[in-house]
Amino acid sequence: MKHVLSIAGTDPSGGAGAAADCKTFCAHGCFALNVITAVVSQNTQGVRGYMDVTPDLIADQIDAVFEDIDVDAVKIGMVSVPETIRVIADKLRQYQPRFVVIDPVMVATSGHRLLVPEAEQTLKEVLLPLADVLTPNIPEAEVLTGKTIENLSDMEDAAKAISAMGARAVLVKGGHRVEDATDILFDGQELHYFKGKRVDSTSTHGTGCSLSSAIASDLANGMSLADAVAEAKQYVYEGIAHAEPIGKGHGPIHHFYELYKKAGLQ
Ligand SMILES: Nc1ncnc2c1ncn2[C@@H]1O[C@H](COP(=O)(O)OP(=O)(O)O)[C@@H](O)[C@H]1O
Ligand SMILES: Cc1ncc(COP(=O)(O)O)c(N)n1
Repeated sequence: MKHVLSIAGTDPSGGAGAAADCKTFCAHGCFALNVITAVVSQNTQGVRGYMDVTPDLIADQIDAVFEDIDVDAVKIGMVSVPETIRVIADKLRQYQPRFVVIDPVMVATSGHRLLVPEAEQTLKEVLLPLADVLTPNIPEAEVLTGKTIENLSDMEDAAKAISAMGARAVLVKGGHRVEDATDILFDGQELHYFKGKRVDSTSTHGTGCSLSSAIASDLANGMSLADAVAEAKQYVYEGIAHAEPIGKGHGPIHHFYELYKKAGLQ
């Protein structure tokens, strides 16, 4: 069994952040490890506040994992402040995990900032070049490139521009489009299109966290990048389509749909 590590913030309502990451790793047959960067009070209705874990304690959590367990892939989510970003980058350089998937979380679906504006430049300069795959949504790709994204051609340009900043591959996600939910991958050489029907649903809390965690799991399990993205997208699609209505706002996706189906529970 492969061991996949999430470095992310929390969600006590179980839909996003570390909870989504660990459920996704388990649903992909991987052992879930997690380091917490920030404790967040949030639910399906929004983020109320958060406290950053100190850089020393983040470093110590990462050491505790890597000194004890072989890590096959790492997924990074909420990193909130420059100090958090720097300590994670130092530890990635020290331990050199085989696959690093970075979801550059900036603003939650509810509109709350999870990355302070002063950290945007640090994320770009310090963390982005360590990504094997970076998975910005459209607003995040706009911040990274400084350009507005209105159509598929703008998404293609953004994927190439962000790749030129140092990420080995870039997946610009189309969940925020008004039409279909097409995602575009630039692997440094070629563009790949992942066409997806948009599900008309409010169960989209944690879709980005789950997608990047599914990619990390699939890479750890030996899939090629393009196959990993295709599987991860299908996983999120099924998760939205089969979600139970939990909470009063944007509910979580269903993580174990395939397992439930096999067990005859759904
Ligand atoms: N309503 C939807 N129907 C189908 N796929 C969706 C929907 N919303 C998001 N997705 C997919 O979920 C993944 C996460 O995308 P997105 O919502 O853009 O990211 P984030 O959660 O970071 O804002 C992408 O693969 C996207 O295409
Ligand atoms: C700790 C944490 N990390 C990430 C997200 C973004 O998730 P989403 O954009 O899908 O709401 C979140 N709400 N909380």
